[in-house]
Amino acid sequence: MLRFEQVSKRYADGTVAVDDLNLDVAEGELVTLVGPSGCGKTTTMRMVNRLEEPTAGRVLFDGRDVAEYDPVRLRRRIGYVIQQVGLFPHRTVLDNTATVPHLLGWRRPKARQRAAELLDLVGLDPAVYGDRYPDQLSGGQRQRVGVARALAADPPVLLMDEPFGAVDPVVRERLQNEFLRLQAEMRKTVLFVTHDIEEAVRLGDRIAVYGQGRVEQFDSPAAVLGAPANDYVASFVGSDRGLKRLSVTPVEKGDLEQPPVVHLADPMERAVARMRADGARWAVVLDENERLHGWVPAHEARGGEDAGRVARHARRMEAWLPLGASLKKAFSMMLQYDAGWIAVLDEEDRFLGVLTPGSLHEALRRSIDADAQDVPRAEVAFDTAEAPRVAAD
Ligand SMILES: Nc1ncnc2c1ncn2[C@@H]1O[C@H](COP(=O)(O)OP(=O)(O)OP(=O)(O)O)[C@@H](O)[C@H]1O
Repeated sequence: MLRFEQVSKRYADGTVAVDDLNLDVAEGELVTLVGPSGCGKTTTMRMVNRLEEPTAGRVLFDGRDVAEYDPVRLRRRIGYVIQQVGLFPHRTVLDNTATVPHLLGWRRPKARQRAAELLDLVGLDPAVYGDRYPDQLSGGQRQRVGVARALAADPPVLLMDEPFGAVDPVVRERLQNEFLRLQAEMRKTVLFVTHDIEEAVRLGDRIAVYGQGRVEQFDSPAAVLGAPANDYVASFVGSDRGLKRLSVTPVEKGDLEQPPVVHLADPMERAVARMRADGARWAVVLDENERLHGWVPAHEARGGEDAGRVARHARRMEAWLPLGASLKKAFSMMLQYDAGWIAVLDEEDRFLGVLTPGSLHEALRRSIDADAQDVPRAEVAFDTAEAPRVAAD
């Protein structure tokens, strides 16, 4: 959808902001450009909507050189969100959002209706916020209006230049999550500039790590964190990249351990026998609908005729994760619930297995090896530790 071919930009004073850039962004892909201040990210972006012209090479939009487009028309097909949102102070939120539909000649009621839908989409109730003026909004709300406005004409491409840079970290994370949710529905082609590697990793399908005017690595977040292309990238992503990687590595079926599974209605005696046979100190307990109920420890009752049913001994375990959740989420849940394991469920809430600190660590290592060997994670052979036993309660 977007392609940079040997693009360079030298400003009049001789500054080379972008140096022989080659980059392609597929339709529906979100690419983050990340790098230190002054490395050429913004210049890269502004060459797409022709706020800057390259001094060499060309930028293609939908297969055509942007230089061939009328700049005004081009910009209507490319949404642009910047940090200093640039809302018109004397226009209401609704009118600000309707700016581009107006420019496109839509009738006023239609433009305002579209604006109201978009405000809703970005989490601002148009009935509450539509008639306010920008200075009556919080920073986070202004950023939302900026995103709504950029989406108003439903452009296929969005350029976002540090759109969440000016808000505090909590609001920022919320805006990021909302944007990810929106993007999952809209599948726009997005170029997203940030100087924050965490943000780049969370949002990007791929990340372009900029050095001075050049892209040092262009790859998936997991690959950038797991196998930095050179020392520059390694130092930019930081020594805690293993930890950062947790947030981009999903839980897969092959990561899960299979403790014994018993049901609430089972006789406890039989359940204890199962656990003994497996050498396990506890079992997962499911209810009559095969839904997760919790767990039962083996030491609780030695079994025997008078032990009754599992239901009498079972304990609730509320925490669970869907398959595909990040390892980071699994880890933080283990800490939050002070739990030695977390159940993982499929889309229909069926129990699939558990993740323990041991299997989580193993999954992380396997995903790093998988990238290094360029094979799926499930195919990575492990040479050191055996699969750890399910942790004790
Ligand atoms: N109009 C201009 N004239 C001359 N030099 C410029 C101009 N605009 C940008 N530059 C220089 O080009 C280089 C790249 O700037 P650019 O704004 O693209 O970087 P950036 O990575 O977006 O930085 P930041 O994260 O600080 O916004 C910088 O050295 C900057 O000073």
